[in-house]
Amino acid sequence: MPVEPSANFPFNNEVFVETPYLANLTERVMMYLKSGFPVHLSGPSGTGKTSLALNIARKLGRPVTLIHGNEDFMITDLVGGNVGYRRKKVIDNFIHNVYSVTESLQQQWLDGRITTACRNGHTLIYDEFTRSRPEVNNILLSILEERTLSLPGFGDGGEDLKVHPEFKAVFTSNPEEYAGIYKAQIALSDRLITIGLENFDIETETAITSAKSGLDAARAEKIVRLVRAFRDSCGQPVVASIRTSIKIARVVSVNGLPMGKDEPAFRQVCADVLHSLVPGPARHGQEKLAGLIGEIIAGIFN
Ligand SMILES: Nc1ncnc2c1ncn2[C@@H]1O[C@H](COP(=O)(O)OP(=O)(O)OP(=O)(O)O)[C@@H](O)[C@H]1O
Repeated sequence: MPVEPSANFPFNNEVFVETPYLANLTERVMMYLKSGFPVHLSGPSGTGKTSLALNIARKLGRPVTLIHGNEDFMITDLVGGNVGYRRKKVIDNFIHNVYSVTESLQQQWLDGRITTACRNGHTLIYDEFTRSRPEVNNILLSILEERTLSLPGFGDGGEDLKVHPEFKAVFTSNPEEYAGIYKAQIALSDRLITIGLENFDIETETAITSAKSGLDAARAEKIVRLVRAFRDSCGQPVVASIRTSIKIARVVSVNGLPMGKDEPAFRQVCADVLHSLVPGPARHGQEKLAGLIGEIIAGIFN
C-alpha cells in the first residue's frame, strides 16, 4: 500500500511518513500523554525515536522544547538561574529643597529550558536523556509527579512553580549505546511509560526509505530487505537501521545507479555502507563479510 508523507516535523520541516504501524504507535503514545503520563521511547540508534517524538509533538499542537541530553548539563542549564542584579534608583525632588534618593538591588532570574516549558505548557522532548547525569535529571521527579517545580533561587524569595496543565513530556533513549550514557534512576523510570521500539515493520521502513531517498517503493523495499538480511545474518550485533537503508537508497538515487547482482557500483556501495556498521576488530573478517553481502544481494536480485 503506498503511504503518503503526512506532515512536516517541527524544527526541520522534514516530511513524516505515517504508516498503519506508526499510526498505531502514535495513538498509543497520545493516549498515555493525554492521561497525564510522560512517555519514554527506548530503542536502538536510527529506529526513528526522535522522528516519532517530533511528530507526536506536532500533533499535540503546543510549542515544543527540544533538549538533547548531555553529560555536561548542570541543573541551572535546565532550570535557570540568577544572571545578575537589577539596580533600581528612585530620585524624589518633588519639593525643590528636598532631595531624596532610594536605591535597591534585585536579583535577575533567567528561566532555563525546562522551566520555560513548564511555565508555558510546552511539549518537552528530552532526546537521549540518559546522556545527562541522573542527579541533574532529578529535577524532573517533582515536575512529573507533583507537577511543581521548586525554584529556590528565583528572585529574592524563590518560587514554587505550578506546572502548566498542557505541559507534556516525551523522552527518548538508546539502551544499546555503550559509551557516554547513565542508567536512568529507578524513581524516574517509574514515572514514565516506556515503549520499546525495535525496528519498524517492512512496509514502514520501505515507505520511509523511499520518501527520504526519492527511490520508488519497489527498489526501496529491496534495499530494506538487504539491510535486514545483513543484520540477521552477519553474526554480530550491528546497528543496521532505517538510517542504513536511507544511506544506500540515497546514494543510488542521487547518482542514478542501476541496482542488481551484476552491478559493480551498487555492490560496492552496499559493501561500503554495510562494512562500516561492523566494529573495528571484527573487520578482520572482511572477505567473509564481502562474501555474505554478495550472497544476500544475489538472493534478493535473483
Ligand atoms: N516516520 C518517519 N518519517 C520520515 N523519516 C523518518 C521517520 N522515522 C525515521 N525517519 C528517518 O530515519 C532516520 C533515523 O530516525 P531518527 O533520527 O528519528 O532515529 P533515532 O532512533 O532517534 O536515532 P538516534 O538514536 O541515533 O538519535 C532519520 O533520517 C529520520 O529522518
